[in-house]
Amino acid sequence: MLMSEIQSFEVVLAVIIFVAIHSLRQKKHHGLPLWPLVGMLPSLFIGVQTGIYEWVTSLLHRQNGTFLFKGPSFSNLNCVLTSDPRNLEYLLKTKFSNFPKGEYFRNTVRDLLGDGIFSADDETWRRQRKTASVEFHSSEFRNMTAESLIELVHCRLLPVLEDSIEQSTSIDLQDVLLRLTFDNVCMIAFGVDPGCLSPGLPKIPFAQAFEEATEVTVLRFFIPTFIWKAMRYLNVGIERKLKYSITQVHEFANQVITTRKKELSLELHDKKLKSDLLTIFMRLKDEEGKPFSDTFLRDICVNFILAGRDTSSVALSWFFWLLEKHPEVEKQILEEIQNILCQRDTDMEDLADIKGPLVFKPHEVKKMDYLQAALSEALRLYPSVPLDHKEVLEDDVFPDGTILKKGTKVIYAIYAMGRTDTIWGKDCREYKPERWLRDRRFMSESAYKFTAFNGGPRLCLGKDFAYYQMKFVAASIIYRYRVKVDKNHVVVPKLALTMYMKNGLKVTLKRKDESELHNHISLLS
Ligand code: HEM
Repeated sequence: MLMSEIQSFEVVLAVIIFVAIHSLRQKKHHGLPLWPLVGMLPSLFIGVQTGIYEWVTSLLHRQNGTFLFKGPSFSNLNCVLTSDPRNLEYLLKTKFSNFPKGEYFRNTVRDLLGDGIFSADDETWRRQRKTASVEFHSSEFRNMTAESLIELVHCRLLPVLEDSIEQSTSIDLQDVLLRLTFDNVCMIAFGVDPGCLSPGLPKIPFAQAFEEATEVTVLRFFIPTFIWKAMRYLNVGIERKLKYSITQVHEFANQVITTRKKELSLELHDKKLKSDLLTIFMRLKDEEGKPFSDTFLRDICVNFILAGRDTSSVALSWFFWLLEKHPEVEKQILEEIQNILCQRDTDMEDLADIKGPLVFKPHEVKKMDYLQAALSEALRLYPSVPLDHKEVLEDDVFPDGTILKKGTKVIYAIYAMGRTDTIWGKDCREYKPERWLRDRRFMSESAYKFTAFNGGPRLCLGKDFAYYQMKFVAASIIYRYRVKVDKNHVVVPKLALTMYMKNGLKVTLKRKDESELHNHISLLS
């Protein structure tokens, strides 16, 4: 009896050792050990523990830029990962129609995003893109965004920062910036200011519900579909929470839509024209000549808020963190600002500005090439969307020879691309704004090399606005304050679809010596 137990134990042990050796040897062929049932999941767990973005980067470097990840068959994790610019161009532009967002993505996010631009494909996407694109390039939009930014920065951001100085307290700059861009994008989408960035940094139910709804929606991607669908059906666990927060988001949006309809009917007499997205879409008709449904209008606004809510603030947070480590870059930015200010005309308008608070004008913000380079360099190393995805519609082959089966998920690793020496050179991990400048003018890069704003027909619609917003905010802060990251504050990325700093960015601000700045200006003039 004992003998047979020992023999069975030996057989089991031998099988385990054989399977382990076999799985580990798969690393040679597949890049990672491939275990029965769970595939490469154990390696992914280790990757998540040690820092997922760096793990993906080193994996892609070892595999020459493209990698086939095999998860357990019951999971949603099987995918092709790539950071090869040739594949990116093929995926985002050349064969754009064969790489949609796809049904899997849409089904997962539908409860929150409906048929909005962020999740839609084909005609539904094209129609929204076309209309929104006209709006984003109109002068009314530019004026509206410039005015909303002046209001947000000068009446809300700077007082909050001043408050922290008065009270000698440190402040979570990421939180403050997230509040600013949330208010700003709500003004653009809805024409409504939720007031997240106000003294005391209040909790705003709509903003909280929005954040909760997006966080739980993202969790669905990590849970087998049949499980979250069952939870949704039974209204339990995170799905219950999600349902509640989505209801709050939708109620807020519906209320805004109802109010705006009333306002618009009055406006017909007033002849006052609003230029937020909701109003623009309300004035338009669908292909049958009917006004858009309230649900469609709601989806449009919710999607724009999602797209433009925290990408710029997260980019700014990484930028300020990098800036503290590179005082020479801050010095160059200040010099650029001061040079631009020296060119101010001494007409009445500018003279008034000299007496009042200094507000940068749109044409001045446009001239800030070095600042744009410094922001782009931060986005190259810390892209706000570190990984993005597509689905393969029909069997295809990437330019690097990778075979793609219909239905395969493709993940493009934007973070890894910024740290690849074959794309950016041996110094790819260094923060060097100068790589974006030719003759001191900002030069943009190919979207398939610098993919922080996506590329091809789905290039970020808010790119120009985002640069304007980031430059205006950054210049307004840098001109006035020294931003010092608190000692012992740990800065690491959070595992999420957007690259937040996990612990925020705790900083202490110090006012810059005004006389020193003015002396510099008079020396330059
Ligand atoms: C630094 C700031 C920003 C970055 C890095 C960024 C990046 C991106 C990326 C990577 C995408 C593609 C997402 C995908 O398809 O999966 C995207 C799409 C989009 N972005 Fe931005 N974005 C920024 C700011 C903004 C802002 C401020 C707005 C609006 C006010 C905006 C509006 C949009 C829209 C509407 C889309 C969807 C375009 C489409 O699918 O046709 N973005 N953005």
